[in-house]
Amino acid sequence: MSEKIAVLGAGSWGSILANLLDENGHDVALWSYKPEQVAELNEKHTNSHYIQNFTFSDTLKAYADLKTALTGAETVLFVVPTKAVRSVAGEVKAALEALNSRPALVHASKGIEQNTYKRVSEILAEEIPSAYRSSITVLSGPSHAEDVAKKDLTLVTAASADLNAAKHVQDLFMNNYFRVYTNSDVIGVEIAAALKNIIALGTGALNGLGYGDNAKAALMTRGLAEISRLGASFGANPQTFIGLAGVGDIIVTGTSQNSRNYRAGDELGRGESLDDVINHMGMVIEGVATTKSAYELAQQRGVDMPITEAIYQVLYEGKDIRKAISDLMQREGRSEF
Ligand SMILES: NC(=O)C1=CN([C@@H]2O[C@H](COP(=O)(O)OP(=O)(O)OC[C@H]3O[C@@H](n4cnc5c(N)ncnc54)[C@H](OP(=O)(O)O)[C@@H]3O)[C@@H](O)[C@H]2O)C=CC1
Ligand SMILES: O=C(CO)COP(=O)(O)O
Repeated sequence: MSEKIAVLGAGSWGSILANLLDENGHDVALWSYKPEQVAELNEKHTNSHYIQNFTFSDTLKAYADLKTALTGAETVLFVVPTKAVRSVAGEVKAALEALNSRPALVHASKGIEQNTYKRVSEILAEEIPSAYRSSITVLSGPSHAEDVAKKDLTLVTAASADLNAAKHVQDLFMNNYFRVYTNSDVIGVEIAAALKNIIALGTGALNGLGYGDNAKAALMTRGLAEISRLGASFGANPQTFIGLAGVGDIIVTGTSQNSRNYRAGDELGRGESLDDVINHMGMVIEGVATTKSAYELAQQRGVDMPITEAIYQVLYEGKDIRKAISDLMQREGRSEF
């Protein structure tokens, strides 16, 4: 079944997901707030700053006007950085009110809002009341845009409190290289998705410092353990953390040069300053803001998250990375579980 879908955010992930949906036969409107990027997408079928050496489908249409992109949309997919979700959602609500439409919402962003500690689905629910939308679903899992662009095999999960909505998202996205599971644990999927970026900063830093595979495997495993503890404090399903959104995404983000978070960590490990790394990445490094949110959440909730705390101290308090690693290694010995 083909439908009209608006994709909001034309960075690497938004533009590649829009292209996938177009190739799946849907009528896709890709919205960017930058008119020059819209012109490049429509005229050259490229998005060169965000995804290199890729030609987009010539039936994919980009728009700089949000209301035009939303007109007739049955599904609206948000793929802007977490820090932009609230403001974009506010504009979407106003447009949907004017259009008198009530689409299903999906998001693929991975973060926790600074200061409010809200997950992305919570921000959407707050900003777009149920009069202007039906369900909310999160699409998440190990999925670098660069691999999806090559039609490499990719498996993700669609989580919603409404199983029919999750199944609908599964139907929209599934094809012979992109396989979608359903999940009812929105809390677990969103927490796992956001916090794996902290761990990728850490494994990247280990790489930059010259540490090997044992160290990275240890950080990913113990990192997932503390993410699961925070998830449990919110009532997440423990199984989610051994699924695609949990261990799956930790593996892909924590080991790949395609990951902006891993690359940022790598550069920090090689001695670059955080400001320089952010300035030259030119794309969102979600883990930097999420480290602060997760650290503060752990403090508030009394959840032991030593790795997150160490990365917070490095990013926000100027602690030397080698000292942070040494302090973690010298914590009192304990039982694994
Ligand atoms: N890249 C990937 O492989 C994956 C990314 N994700 C997640 O998807 C989300 C988006 O990531 P990604 O596409 O990679 O990020 P990018 O940095 O590549 O793109 C984000 C896009 O959103 C734009 N943007 C920023 N602020 C606003 C705003 N206020 N209003 C409208 N547009 C805005 C950016 O513009 P500008 O550059 O000018 O700021 C850019 O075009 C993140 O949460 C990320 O974690 C999830 C899975 C895979
Ligand atoms: O979430 C991702 C892959 O699943 C993308 O990670 P980065 O944002 O680190 O590139």
